[in-house]
Amino acid sequence: MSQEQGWAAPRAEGPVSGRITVPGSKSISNRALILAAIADGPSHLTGLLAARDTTLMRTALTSLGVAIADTGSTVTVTPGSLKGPASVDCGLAGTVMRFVPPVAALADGVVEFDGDEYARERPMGVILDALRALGVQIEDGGTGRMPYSVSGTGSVRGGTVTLDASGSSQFVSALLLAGARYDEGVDIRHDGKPVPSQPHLDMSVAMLRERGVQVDDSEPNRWVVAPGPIRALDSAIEPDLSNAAPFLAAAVLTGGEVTVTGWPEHTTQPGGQLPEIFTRFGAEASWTPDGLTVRGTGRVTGADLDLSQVGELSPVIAAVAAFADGPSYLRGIAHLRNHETDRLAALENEFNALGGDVTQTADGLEIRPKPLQGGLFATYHDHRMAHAAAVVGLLVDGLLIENIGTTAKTLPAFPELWSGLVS
Ligand SMILES: O=C(O)C1=C[C@@H](OP(=O)(O)O)[C@@H](O)[C@H](O)C1
Ligand SMILES: C=C(OP(=O)(O)O)C(=O)O
Repeated sequence: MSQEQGWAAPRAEGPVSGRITVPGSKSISNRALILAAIADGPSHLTGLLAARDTTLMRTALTSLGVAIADTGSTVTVTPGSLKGPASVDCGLAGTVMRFVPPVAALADGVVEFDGDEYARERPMGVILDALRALGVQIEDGGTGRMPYSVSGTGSVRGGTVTLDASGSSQFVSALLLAGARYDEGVDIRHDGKPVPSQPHLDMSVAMLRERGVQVDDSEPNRWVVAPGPIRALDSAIEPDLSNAAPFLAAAVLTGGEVTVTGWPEHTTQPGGQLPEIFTRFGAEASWTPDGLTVRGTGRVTGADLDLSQVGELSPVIAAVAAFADGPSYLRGIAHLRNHETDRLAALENEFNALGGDVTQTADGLEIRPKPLQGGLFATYHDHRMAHAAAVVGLLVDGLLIENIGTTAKTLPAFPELWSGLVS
């Protein structure tokens, strides 16, 4: 098959071993940009991710009146008075479509939001209704989806709001990040099934506290942000540990040894749980001053895992599970149906098209390993589907990845980094 039909995933000829440096975390980068944009002075950010999601965030904030400048590897964000009219392209970035509207509400003027075709499928109603309850005027044609517009008056009343964030932690993070700048702050109460992705909530709270914002999250399902300034802060962005997952998975599956440099000692990133997760599949993990090393032991065991807190790791974990010596059960991830694509359906389809045996359950996946054959692995504009496909390609002849370019969402260098490690 030709390149247009797919990117030929490199096959591992033996144990995959090496050292890899992954760029900055998408989630920390986009939070740092938002917080710097509404801070009380300029912030200097180093290690900021340069990828589609962060470019979209930078463009969105710039269009609202924030100055963002690159000097070498430092990005300086200088807040300005936020103004519409503006139009924001969210692409397929959850962090842009959910985190920017609460900031746009602080602008004076109308801000319109749209994005990729599939972005219109991603739920927005919860955050739009929450903003309405806090005093913001929003038009969405009654759809609870994109496109929508936020008509700001230069300030937001804020106060108490009850929402159901079981579909995405981003609904809570969005209000947390801007809430200090609302007149009454914000008191967010969750009412519904459990909120997923606690590490991402912890990340939002920690980054606010680092900037002097008072956040009380001592009561379950409630977050209270006191009104006040957000202090400007110079900070270094951690490497993206979720994007490290496929590289570490290569060691797990091939009996190799991969080191990810600069692995933070403490982190709120969900990827911080990868050492424990890969250990559950039979691998070994160790920390050195250089970073985290994962070593495959030659044996990959099936695992029963609740991934509700670390949902974004699921596609790569599913790919590892597909080569285990027994079935795996990935639970607690119904909300992945609202990610870049319906990830449960996408993983079921693509593994089964290669001869696999994967079944969706109400809240996850059952994966019964079977020999897989080559073919075209569709990626549904989902960077993590492409990562999963690359992991499969290590052990399957003739695996072609459709639209490898979709990895540019968070890691544009993925094809080169992957080829460099595997070949
Ligand atoms: O706040 C964030 O940066 C994110 C939160 C999570 O969203 P969900 O809670 O919707 O899974 C995660 O999956 C996404 O990749 C990034
Ligand atoms: C769910 C993800 O992204 P987003 O920030 O677009 O929600 C992800 O990166 O796995």
